[in-house]
Amino acid sequence: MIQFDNVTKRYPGGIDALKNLSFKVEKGEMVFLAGHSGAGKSTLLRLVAGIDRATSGTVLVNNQNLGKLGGTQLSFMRQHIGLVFQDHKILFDRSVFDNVMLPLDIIGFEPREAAKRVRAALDKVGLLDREKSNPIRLSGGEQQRLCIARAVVHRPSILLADEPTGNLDRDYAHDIMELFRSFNQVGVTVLVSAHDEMLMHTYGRRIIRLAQGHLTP
Ligand SMILES: Nc1ncnc2c1ncn2[C@@H]1O[C@H](COP(=O)(O)OP(=O)(O)OP(=O)(O)O)[C@@H](O)[C@H]1O
Repeated sequence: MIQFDNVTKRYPGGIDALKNLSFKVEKGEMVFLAGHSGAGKSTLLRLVAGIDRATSGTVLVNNQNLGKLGGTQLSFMRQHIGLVFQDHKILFDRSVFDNVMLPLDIIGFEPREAAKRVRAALDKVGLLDREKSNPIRLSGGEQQRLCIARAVVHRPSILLADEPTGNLDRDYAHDIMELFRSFNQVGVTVLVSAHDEMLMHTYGRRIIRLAQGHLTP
């Protein structure tokens, strides 16, 4: 489902954020990505999402070699991926409902079916009663839930989350992880990065550890 073979990512300026990295995440797995700040977690997730390209090596997602895909094929591939990234990009001039509707608008979804899906996603994350609110009125944790609803509304087969619990207290972080677990339980492949190893251990899932762009035990 996700496979890296000898992947290196070099940023302009000569920093190798990932160095000859190889690993595999099976379809339907939930895996954590751990490592200190600067270890390469965000870079890895950006490569899986097709936002950046590897400098060398092969990135396979859903059996497709991302290095060989053109722009249109890459956009199509992205429709199977849900992203919860650090730079929220919530639109504060639109309601909670409209924010979650956005990905379906872009795909050109039939409006009535789209509205049903938006409400189902909001219900799942516990924000259905806030659909008309402006996101500015949501707490940090609620905004994170909004981002998760927006990431899953198009029912992706892969869900990528970059430190979704970073600014949340332990209890709230658990609630968010439980949400990811519930998506995984219905078959979604989930890759989540986090700093807090104690939190990750609670879930008994595989942990991929990165240090300076390498895998570490
Ligand atoms: N756009 C960029 N241009 C140049 N260097 C970058 C860029 N993005 C990241 N880097 C560098 O690549 C390395 C890995 O960064 P990355 O953001 O992937 O780490 P991270 O593990 O996600 O860190 P954090 O937990 O702080 O988000 C760091 O040394 C970082 O400074």
